Amino acid sequence: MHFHGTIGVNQAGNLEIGGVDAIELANRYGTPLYVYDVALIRERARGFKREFEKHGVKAQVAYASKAFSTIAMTQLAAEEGLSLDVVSGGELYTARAAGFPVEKIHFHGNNKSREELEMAIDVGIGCVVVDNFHELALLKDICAEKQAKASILLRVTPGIEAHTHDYILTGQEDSKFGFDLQNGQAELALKTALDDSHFEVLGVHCHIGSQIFETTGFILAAKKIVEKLAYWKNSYSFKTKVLNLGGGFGIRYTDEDRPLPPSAYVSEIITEVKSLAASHSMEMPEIWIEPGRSLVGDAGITLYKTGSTKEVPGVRKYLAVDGGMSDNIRPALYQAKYEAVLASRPLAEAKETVSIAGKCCESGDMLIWDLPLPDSGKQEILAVFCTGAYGYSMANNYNRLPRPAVVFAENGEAALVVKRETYEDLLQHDLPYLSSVKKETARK
Ligand SMILES: Cc1ncc(COP(=O)(O)O)c(C=O)c1O
Ligand SMILES: N[C@@H](CCCC[NH3+])C(=O)O
Repeated sequence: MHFHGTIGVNQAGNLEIGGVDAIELANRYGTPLYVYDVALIRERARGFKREFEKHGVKAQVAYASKAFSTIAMTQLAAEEGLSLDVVSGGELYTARAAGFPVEKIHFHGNNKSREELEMAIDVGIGCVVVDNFHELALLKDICAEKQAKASILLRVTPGIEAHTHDYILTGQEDSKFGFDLQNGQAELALKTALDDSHFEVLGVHCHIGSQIFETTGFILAAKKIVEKLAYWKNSYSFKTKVLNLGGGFGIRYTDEDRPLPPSAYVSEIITEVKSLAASHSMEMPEIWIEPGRSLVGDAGITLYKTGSTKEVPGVRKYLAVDGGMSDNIRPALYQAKYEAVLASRPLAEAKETVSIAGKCCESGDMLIWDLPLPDSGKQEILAVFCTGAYGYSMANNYNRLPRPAVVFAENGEAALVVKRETYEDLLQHDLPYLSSVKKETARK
């Protein structure tokens, strides 16, 4: 068990986060409830930025907003001087609604629509990370029509197999993302873009995967890319301004996870790129990174209320909570593991082992298998740790469960930043099919 950031136990013996009692939060805002430790998000953001400053390297730390995209989070990212990675019109719209400086937004995605690209160009986006030839042609078309020029990065796949879950690998050759670096696609994309006055090619991007604990993959990717950049410098006089090495820095969900401190990833990357650039007589490019999970993952917890139990004699005890795969699909999707405590006695000795079940109509809707807990009473508040990344952002309305509320906690104050959905909200986009007369008939 590990308490991240400001998480601790208060004088009443209850779990607290951001200086606020977790049970009080559950009572005030209901459950399931996402709570973020704002100080920890700030600490992570500053840690990344400091590392670049320490090494005297020009950089952009872009928060990968897919991890948790809301107005409040985007505002926090802006306040901390981060840039922003968005992957859809929806995330871009959210960033705009939050007043995020548009020149610091980078637009990602393997299938951006014409409308999304038009929106990006219309608002004057900082850069578009072009993923494939189809997009290159589409963007050219849009720029020609609007007499605009787009700053772009080319996303390349360096052919790196990072050690992580298959579904969150992205830098390998057989991937839906990016231009292949080895087979000539990346070079052709570069030539095409350089030959076109509608583009300013800022540099290249790669992202090798997510929840990665070693630096080997990043270093290998940097090596392959810089070698190619050196070749492109000689062949096409292309001087890269930017080398974006994506996100993917792992965090500690359970004792099994052994991440490096976030700044250590950055420090090793910088050292490697500096030495590669020097050995290829290249100017040191700006280094951009795109952390998502490592900025917000361990800063988030989810509070649930416990409900029914079921004993399977000799096998296990199920303890169900009032949420599940609808608010956190990661265990079902990636067999992701989490730790949890009872908020009323987080340090109490474990007396039993229970498996935490969600309330959705799926056997696979399990949040935690074999969790040691003290004897739990009725309607306890269970706090699941490290749910800050890809939890709320992947939440859904399966079984018509309304999505939870989200609270930011900092310096003893709590602020509601996303309202809990209501049943009414669920019906907001439903339209009747049968007229009332037909409905009457249907009922008979
Ligand atoms: C292109 C890109 N950048 C950044 C990220 C953020 O990754 P992470 O949350 O692991 O830092 C992702 C997600 O894996 C991604 O696909
Ligand atoms: N959504 C994933 C990671 C994929 C990140 C996006 N490229 C997770 O929950 O771990």
